[in-house]
Amino acid sequence: MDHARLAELQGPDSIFSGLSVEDWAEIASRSVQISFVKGKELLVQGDPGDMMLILTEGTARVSMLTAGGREIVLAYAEPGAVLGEIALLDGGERTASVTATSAGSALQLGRNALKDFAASHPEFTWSLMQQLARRLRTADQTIESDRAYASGPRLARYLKRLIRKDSAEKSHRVELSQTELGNFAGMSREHINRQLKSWEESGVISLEQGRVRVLDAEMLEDISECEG
Ligand SMILES: Nc1ncnc2c1ncn2[C@@H]1O[C@@H]2COP(=O)(O)O[C@H]2[C@H]1O
Repeated sequence: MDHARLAELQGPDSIFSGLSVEDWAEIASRSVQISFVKGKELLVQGDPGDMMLILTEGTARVSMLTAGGREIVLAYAEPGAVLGEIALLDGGERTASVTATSAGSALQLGRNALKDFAASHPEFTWSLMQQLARRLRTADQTIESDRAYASGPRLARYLKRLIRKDSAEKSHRVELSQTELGNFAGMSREHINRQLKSWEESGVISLEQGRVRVLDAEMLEDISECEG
């Protein structure tokens, strides 16, 4: 793996941030590299799972199907994401499906390989536990949003979670279409559209092709805090 890609995988929230080039070489030597096309189901909800994936290139969607067949999006994964650690660690079924939203590649690491690597790299084990804690924290926040907040503040909270900073400009962006946002926030596209249009009129956001640009992050924060 080249240095630019390594740097990308080792961003601030990455569980790989403390690893050296040699550590990476060790992970690579213990894993199988896979390539995938857009739309490929990388992990399937309900399947048994004894391996996890480290996304090295491309993006993916983590989602669950309800009993009625509706897709609920839980998260979007970017390079550096670890996927499939839950079934690998607890021996249960995959909790969600992971579908590629672009072509890409991943390292596939089996249970024994992970155990061996974790045993000799305690700082990595610590980072993996931190990632699980972060996911639990986000899941708790989602439960709170869904139970205690009306749809407007709830959408504001989801938007805040999805925001990416645009360093060139002062604004922030969310790279999702209104349909994707609806799947993420559990709201219909029409409902999302009405809400976003009203925020656009008051200058909180602007709507662009396939993305939302947040113009007034403070106002979005205020909206997200309105319980009720
Ligand atoms: N709420 C979530 N946020 C981010 N990733 C998740 C979430 N729920 C499940 N996943 C990932 O999706 C994977 C599906 O397979 P696993 O259950 O083995 O491991 C799961 C996690 O890696």
